[in-house]
Amino acid sequence: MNKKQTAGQKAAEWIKDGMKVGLGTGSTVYYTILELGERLKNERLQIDAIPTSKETEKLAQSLGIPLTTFADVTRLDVVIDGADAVTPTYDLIKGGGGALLREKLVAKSADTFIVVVDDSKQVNDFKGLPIPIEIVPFAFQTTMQRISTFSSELALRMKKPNAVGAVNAVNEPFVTDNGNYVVDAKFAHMDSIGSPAKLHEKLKSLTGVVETGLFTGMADIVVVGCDEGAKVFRKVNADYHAEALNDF
Ligand SMILES: O=C(CO)[C@H](O)[C@H](O)COP(=O)(O)O
Repeated sequence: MNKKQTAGQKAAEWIKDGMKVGLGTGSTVYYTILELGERLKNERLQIDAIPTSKETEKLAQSLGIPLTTFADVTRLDVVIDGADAVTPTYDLIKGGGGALLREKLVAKSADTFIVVVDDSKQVNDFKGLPIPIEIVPFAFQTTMQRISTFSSELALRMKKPNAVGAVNAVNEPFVTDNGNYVVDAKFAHMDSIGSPAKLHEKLKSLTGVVETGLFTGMADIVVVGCDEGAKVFRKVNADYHAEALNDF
């Protein structure tokens, strides 16, 4: 079993009968969703799920996972999602797959937000790492200019050459499920900005910025897949405590 699978499958244990569940996007939570599909086949488990992307919606549908929307649900019992980077204080960078806005909307509606990563995602800090920022396409050049006043490096995310609907990928911006663009921006001078939370606030205050991939103080549980198995870290008040393996 690879480390992503270890973490993804472990987190699926959290889902209990009758729960409203948010399903994240990416190659780690993929294993949570597969496991959930298996459990639905083998157990008397009734759940309703909200996907964070069209990709996850398709996967959930293919596995027979019942879906719902925020028209019918206001809170979610649990949301499980991946991350691109996790600090020792459990701040996250998300949005590698471009689903950051829906992922944040869904995670903010969670009673328990569980993050699943392999141990390669553990970092000391976000210095120099690209932060995905969702921006509106209109006048995106001016929004990028505003971000560039304090970013050390930034790039408009382009479609991957083999992406669905990519005609001339090199010249086509990646478009999110919400019809927006994504900028990946590095901030070499994080120290002068203060903290990821401050950076998020600074970015959010710029006209044209819709959301950032900085998820600070949001994770309730972090499941890390490593060689020894799944390590679970749980937030208790403001601190995170490691739990014994399998004590989940
Ligand atoms: O934020 C995300 C998508 O927008 C993903 O959760 C993040 O990129 C991690 O993906 P993976 O589990 O494939 O490494």
